[in-house]
Amino acid sequence: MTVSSRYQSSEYEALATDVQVSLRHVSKVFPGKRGLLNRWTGKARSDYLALDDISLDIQHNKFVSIIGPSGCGKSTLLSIIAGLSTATSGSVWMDGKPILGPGPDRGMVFQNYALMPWMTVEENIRFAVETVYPKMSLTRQKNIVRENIQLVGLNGAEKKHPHELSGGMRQRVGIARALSISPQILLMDEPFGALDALTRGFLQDEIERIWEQQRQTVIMITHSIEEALLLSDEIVMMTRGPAAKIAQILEVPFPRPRNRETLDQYPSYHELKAEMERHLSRETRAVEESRVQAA
Ligand SMILES: Nc1ncnc2c1ncn2[C@@H]1O[C@H](COP(=O)(O)OP(=O)(O)OP(=O)(O)O)[C@@H](O)[C@H]1O
Repeated sequence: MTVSSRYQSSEYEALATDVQVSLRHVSKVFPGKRGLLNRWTGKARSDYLALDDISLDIQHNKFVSIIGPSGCGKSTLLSIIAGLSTATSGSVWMDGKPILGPGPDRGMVFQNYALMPWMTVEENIRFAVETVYPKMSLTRQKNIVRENIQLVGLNGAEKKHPHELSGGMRQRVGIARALSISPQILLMDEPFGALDALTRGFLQDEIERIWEQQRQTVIMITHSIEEALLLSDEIVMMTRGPAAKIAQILEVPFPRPRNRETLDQYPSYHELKAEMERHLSRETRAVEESRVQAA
């Protein structure tokens, strides 16, 4: 297969079938610091246009990765979809309804796990279930917690606290917690970024296995080309900031279930990898050059 730049922004409307999440002309400006005090302390800054006119459609049951140079606005984009941040202009939709804030239809997995340190594994997960489904019977809540602990392979660790767990196990709790509220979409912000290479590989395989079982929509930010190619159906490549845009969306055609050992036997694997490497190194080089010029 040839590497496709499937959608350029103006074509989205025409191709939007079975769309679950839809961004239309989304821009995000972080207001600068003005005022006398900021000028005095040398902290004055002008407004920063992080995202510029982003339109994107994400279809049901797709695994979509977002990749781009450091600081381009990936987390900002994800937090707008999560409803944790608002777009300065444009609109964000889920199943035809505008996203106006966070909701249980979207489960979030953070790089730093964001677990309650004083709660055990099962308490952390149950807390999420109780909060989202306060009227659910205790038995049902416990069953959901048990099922999700089983799903992520944490049996035996139920009574442990986060400080007693490895990074990989903590992230399993983060994933189980996000899945326990039965979200329609899983949003993951560099979920494996803090893990060593081996643990990262194990957890990628786990995510692939879980995704095969559940096939729900996932939007994941990653810095890893290999990770994106292993897990994704589509890879959204962003340009550098300020005013970051979507440069290109790559389709990843490999059959599932996927196996990291055999993935590079597909000729298109190397084409896609090279395309992503070229994009990232071009954008990163431009960021570095502009830093040097500004210094
Ligand atoms: N609350 C904020 N106020 C001002 N600027 C912000 C704020 N949050 C993010 N930014 C800026 O917006 C830009 C995009 O940030 P963001 O964290 O979304 O990028 P990213 O692509 O996720 O970065 P990384 O790859 O390093 O995780 C950065 O220049 C960042 O400094």
